[in-house]
Parts: sequence; structure tokens; C-alpha cells
Amino acid sequence: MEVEGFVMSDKLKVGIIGATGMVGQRFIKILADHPWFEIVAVAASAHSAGKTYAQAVDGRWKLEGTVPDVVSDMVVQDAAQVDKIASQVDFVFSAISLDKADTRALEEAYAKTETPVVSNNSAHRWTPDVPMVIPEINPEHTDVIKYQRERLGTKRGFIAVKPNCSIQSYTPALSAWRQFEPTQVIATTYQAISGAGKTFKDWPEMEGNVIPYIAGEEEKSEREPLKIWGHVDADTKSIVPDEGTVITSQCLRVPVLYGHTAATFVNFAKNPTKQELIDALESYEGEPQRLGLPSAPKQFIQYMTEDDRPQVRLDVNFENGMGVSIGRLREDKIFDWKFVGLSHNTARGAAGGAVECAELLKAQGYITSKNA
Ligand SMILES: NC(=O)C1=CN([C@@H]2O[C@H](COP(=O)(O)OP(=O)(O)OC[C@H]3O[C@@H](n4cnc5c(N)ncnc54)[C@H](OP(=O)(O)O)[C@@H]3O)[C@@H](O)[C@H]2O)C=CC1
Ligand SMILES: N[C@@H](CC(=O)OP(=O)(O)O)C(=O)O
Repeated sequence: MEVEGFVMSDKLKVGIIGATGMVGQRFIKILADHPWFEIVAVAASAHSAGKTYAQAVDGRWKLEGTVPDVVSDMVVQDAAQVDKIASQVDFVFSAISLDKADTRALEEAYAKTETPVVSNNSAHRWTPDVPMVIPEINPEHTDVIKYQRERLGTKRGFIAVKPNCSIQSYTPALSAWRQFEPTQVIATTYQAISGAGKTFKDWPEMEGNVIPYIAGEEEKSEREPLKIWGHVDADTKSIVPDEGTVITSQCLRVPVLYGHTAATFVNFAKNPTKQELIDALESYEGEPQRLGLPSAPKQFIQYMTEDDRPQVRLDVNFENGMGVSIGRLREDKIFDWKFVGLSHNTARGAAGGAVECAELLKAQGYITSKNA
């Protein structure tokens, strides 16, 4: 780790691939005024290329406020022009929406130009030497990057990903409770429409509606935490997932704009008291807090004692959308404990989580200026 004596120099130059979509827009909002990173390139499909950013998102800017000045006159580039974009940037964020094989190929093409890629996309989450990082939980997984670089034949290029958004409403609590050895988990998620890149204007059928299916989501919800709790294995040069916890889930789309909620049941091998569980949540902190990363929430997890919290409307923006709210922890008749968790799906769950991941990678010395 290159954190001791860490001195900030000039801002790193960053490109956003998939900049015109909902997650790309969130990246732009977060990075418009970031202390470490400066947006120098925005890229999307050939359809948007050649337009100014403001023209490209005209009529489909989905966030609060207007298009930030820093990008509004920037000309959108074609994401397929990898060498051209790589020559302008120190690293890229990927928020692209392509099929998985094409996404994997495009992200690897960027990495092979010695351009680190921090991705929102799920395509590389199960590539064994790609770290899938929630910086508070598994910052040490970036150790696998040395093996990935060997495979790619790169010196500085690599890919790191952040996990699925819905798992972030229950995985942080279960991570705080690893010492009590969670063995079985049921997680039912209630997911906001922005997770599908939509607003109510785009998707009026969601008003007053619940849809009991989100393609691929239950598989991700059950598997991704296991990789996050896994370890870097030097023999296989990969991350070996944890096998101690079994998760089963159901994922529902609900008429909420931002905020994924999870109703969760858990059995433990050990026998914690309620106070021990609450103390573990409230005292849980990780590298982002210790390093003071710019996007790090001061408090990663808050425990709410009121019976009717956490609520989406009241609590989704806790710690600027980067904190996780837990409540209704109580004993269960069938499982040991049950609780409700809430996280912001496009802040902590998407662009915000990826930006915090890039901050960690910079602090660890994995992302540097190409001119250094
Ligand atoms: N929405 C969310 O909360 C979350 C989304 N994600 C993931 O993040 C990614 C982006 O999601 P989201 O922003 O909602 O998606 P959108 O559909 O809103 O945006 C997709 C982006 O990809 C670009 N794109 C599409 N096709 C191509 C192509 N052939 N070549 C280059 N660029 C292309 C689009 O450019 P153009 O405008 O020119 O078409 C646009 O910039 C997805 O992988 C999604 O699964 C992950 C977590 C949460
Ligand atoms: N599927 C999530 C959003 C998403 O894109 O997830 P992933 O990052 O796993 O592709 C949702 O609809 O709420």
C-alpha cells in the first residue's frame, strides 16, 4: 500500500465510457467537482459520437439539476476508438451497456492500452482474477491485480469492478457480522426503477405496480457476496469465493425511484446477542474511513431503532447516498435474526461505489498518472 506519506499531485485524467446513460450521468455528477479526478473524455455509442455532451443527452438527462458545465460542451467520442481515448486519459470508468462478451472484450482492450478500467458492468464480475470490490469490505482483493496483469501482459492496465447494486442493502451488515459466522441467508429485495436505467416518465407502467422478476438479479444476489467474502489464492492466481454461507433470494421491482431495500433473514453458527449485532454494525469501518477517501461515508452503516425505519424517502441519502441503513433487527421464529437494509442503488450501488473503488486503487498505487 502506498498510503503512508501519500501526497496529492495533479488530478488524474479520467474518461467515462457509456457517459450518456443513467449511470454515466451519475458519474458525471460525482466527478464534476472531484478533488482527485478530472473528466477529460466522454464516450458512448457511434449514435452519440460527434455531438456535444449536452446535445447527446438532450431530452434524456435523468438526474436532478442540469448537465454540469465541465462536460456540456465536450464532444462525445466513440467508445470503440480505444487507442484514441486511451491516449487522453490515465484511467476510465465503464458504464457501458453492451452484451457481456462485447463488454468484456472492450474493457480488456482498454486495459491492454495500459489504461485501468473501473467498471459498473457485470460482464467481468466472475472473471477469476478481476477484483469485485466494496472498498469497506474487501480492499485486499486488489492484490489479485498482479496476476491479472500477468495474464493481460500489462504493466499498469487492469480491470476492477464493483458489485451489483441490490446486494449492497444486506451484504454490508452480513460483513460486519462475519465474526458470528452467518451460515444461511434469505434476502428479498425491493428494487428501484432507476436500477433498470428508468424514471417514471420512461416507465409509467411501474406506477402503482410491482413486478416479481428482474432478469439475472437473483443469481447475482446469491453469488456475488460469496466472491466478496473470498480470498486471493496465490496458487490459482485468482479470488476463491467463500463457501461458508448459503444465500437464497427473490428480487422484486417496486415503484420507487432511488433506493434498494432488502428484507433479510439470517442464521449464525455462533450465537450473538442483539446488542453485539448492533455494536458490530455501528463500529464497522474499513480502509476508506481510515484513509479518508473523498467519497467515503464517515459512518458506513447506521442502525435505526425506530420501528418504521429505514424508509426510502427519509433515509436513502444517508451519508450522501454512500452509507447503508439497517433497522428492524429482531429475533425470528424460524431463523435466528431478521432485519431490513436500505442502500442507494445509483450512488453506493453504482457510480458512487465505483468512484470510491477508484479512490482506493489510487491510494493503493494501482492507478497513477501515465506521465508519472
Ligand atoms: N442503472 C443502475 O442503477 C445500474 C446500472 N448498472 C450497469 O451499468 C451499466 C450502464 O447502465 P445504465 O446507465 O442504466 O444504462 P443506459 O442504457 O442508460 O446507458 C448505456 C450507455 O452505454 C452506451 N452504449 C450503448 N451501446 C453502446 C455501444 N454499442 N457502443 C458504445 N456505447 C454504447 C450508451 O450510449 P448511447 O447513449 O450513445 O446509446 C450509454 O452511454 C449497465 O451495465 C448496467 O447493468 C449497474 C448498477 C446499477
Ligand atoms: N439489475 C439492477 C441494476 C444493474 O444493472 O445491476 P448489475 O450491475 O448487476 O448489472 C437493477 O435492475 O436494479
